[in-house]
Amino acid sequence: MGKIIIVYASLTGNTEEMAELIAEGVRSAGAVADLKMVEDCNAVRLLEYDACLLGAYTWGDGELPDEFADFVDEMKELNLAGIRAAVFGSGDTSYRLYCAAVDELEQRLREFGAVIVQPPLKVEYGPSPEEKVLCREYGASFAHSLGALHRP
Ligand SMILES: Cc1cc2nc3c(=O)[nH]c(=O)nc-3n(C[C@H](O)[C@H](O)[C@H](O)COP(=O)(O)O)c2cc1C
Repeated sequence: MGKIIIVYASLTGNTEEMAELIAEGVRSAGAVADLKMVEDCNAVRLLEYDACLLGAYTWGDGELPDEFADFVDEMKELNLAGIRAAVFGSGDTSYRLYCAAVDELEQRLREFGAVIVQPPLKVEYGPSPEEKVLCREYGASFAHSLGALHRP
């Protein structure tokens, strides 16, 4: 079913919690999930995997966290054509642009040639018990969608 890299930015732990739950879901579906904080990961690592999940909290006025700037610049230089991807993250609905960083990541991935295989997963603050289930299901369905692609 493949090897999936999950790269995320998280300041206060909410997106990190989502990333860990999504990784659990990926593993429950029988795939490999490697979790990396974006500040510790060069985008060239994406090329070692069958698919990627990128996650970010939203900062400023609907902005991508600064920690993602170098990673996005590095992604520009890569050939991501056809790589399977999806995005997730935490935000706060009291801000004008709820989870805008998640949408920006998805847009960037599309620009760089990735194929988005499922809609973004957005959570306000940390995941509630119901949202924890959704996070695990998100990882599992992502892994299953890759498996389906490889079936004859
Ligand atoms: C200065 C500041 C600006 C923020 N701007 C936004 C925003 O524009 N949109 C949004 O949805 N959330 C915004 N947030 C909320 C964070 O994204 C939210 O608290 C999130 O849960 C943090 O995730 P983390 O625990 O992974 O760091 C902002 C938070 C701070 C402190």
